[in-house]
Amino acid sequence: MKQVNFSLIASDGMARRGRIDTPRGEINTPAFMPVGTAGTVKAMYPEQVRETGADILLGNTYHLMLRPGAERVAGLGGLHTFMDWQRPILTDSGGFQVMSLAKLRKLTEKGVTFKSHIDGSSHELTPERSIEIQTLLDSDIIMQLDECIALPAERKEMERAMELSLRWADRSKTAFNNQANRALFGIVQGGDDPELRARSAAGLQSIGFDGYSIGGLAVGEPQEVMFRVLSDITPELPWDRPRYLMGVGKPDDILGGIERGVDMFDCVHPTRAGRHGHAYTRFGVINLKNARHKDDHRPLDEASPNPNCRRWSRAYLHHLVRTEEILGAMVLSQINLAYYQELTAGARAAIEAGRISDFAAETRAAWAAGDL
Ligand SMILES: Nc1cc(N)c2c(=O)[nH][nH]c(=O)c2c1
Repeated sequence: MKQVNFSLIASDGMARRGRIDTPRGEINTPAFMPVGTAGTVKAMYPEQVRETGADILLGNTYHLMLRPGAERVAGLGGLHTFMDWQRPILTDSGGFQVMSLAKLRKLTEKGVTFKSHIDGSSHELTPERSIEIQTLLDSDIIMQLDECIALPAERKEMERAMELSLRWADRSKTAFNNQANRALFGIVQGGDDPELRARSAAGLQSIGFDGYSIGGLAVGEPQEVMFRVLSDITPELPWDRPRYLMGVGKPDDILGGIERGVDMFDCVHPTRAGRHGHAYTRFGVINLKNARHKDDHRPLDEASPNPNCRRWSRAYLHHLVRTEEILGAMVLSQINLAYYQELTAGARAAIEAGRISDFAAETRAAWAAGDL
């Protein structure tokens, strides 16, 4: 009996409010997943991540397979025990980061061989090995191995990568062996070509997956291209399965994705931006490196539900950023993740109330009018 199940609670146009029940707890959707790259969401205790409202976090297979190694994590009780995060974890397949981080990559029908960017050691990732690694990590939602290409690209290249990804999807499903306690998602590819995307979606559904990721986006294309691809592809995906937009994004990307039928998101942006002095608020993003803040006694947002937005002056946050104090990275990572959770929680409530269009308009108006 499958122990990971998606329930649709409400919809408003293409926007959906759902819940994924897993053996390690529920995931309320639309959901934003903080990225815990190598078994940690940078600068955050796991309990702080949970307190922001996150139901699930992401682990990167590429980083964890290189260091400390999948078999070592399994021997230490799996990733949840290793990092002391007892709620759901989603892992990627590792393929995307092989192509973006590893050295001397060689891609064949079998899979991809590469040299570690850490110590130059040789490794191979195949659909079968990726499923094995993610199972060793004891991940709750795992991904097929796929090939993601950057945009813009020639149509024949997009078609080649999409068709390879479909063959790898089939091998991933076989290797997954219908494990009941975790979910396997297929990944839709096809670049910005509607016909290729439709063929990918249909091919994945003929294989059958617990959820459908939308890959090949957030790879350099303009936002309007991403939104067009989403508008084209979500109607082609099963209504009763989660849709996960990989690697996205900034708040306006996420709001646009929700309006176009996406249920799950992940991105390093909120934590990375926090470490670089950018704070996300209800009024948009504020660059606290800017000298204009050095005498500003106002808090970041005195009406925020997040105490960290009310506790310190902008001058103090500016000081932490300019002096590169560790507390700056900690506080701004928490502020940004909390804002992303505030945004998705607000979207969930708006969809349930049948007012996602009003919510989106109000949110964008606040971003535009922000006194930063
Ligand atoms: N932006 C993206 C981020 C990602 N982690 C992935 C991925 O893991 N697989 N495939 C993808 O297409 C992809 C795109």
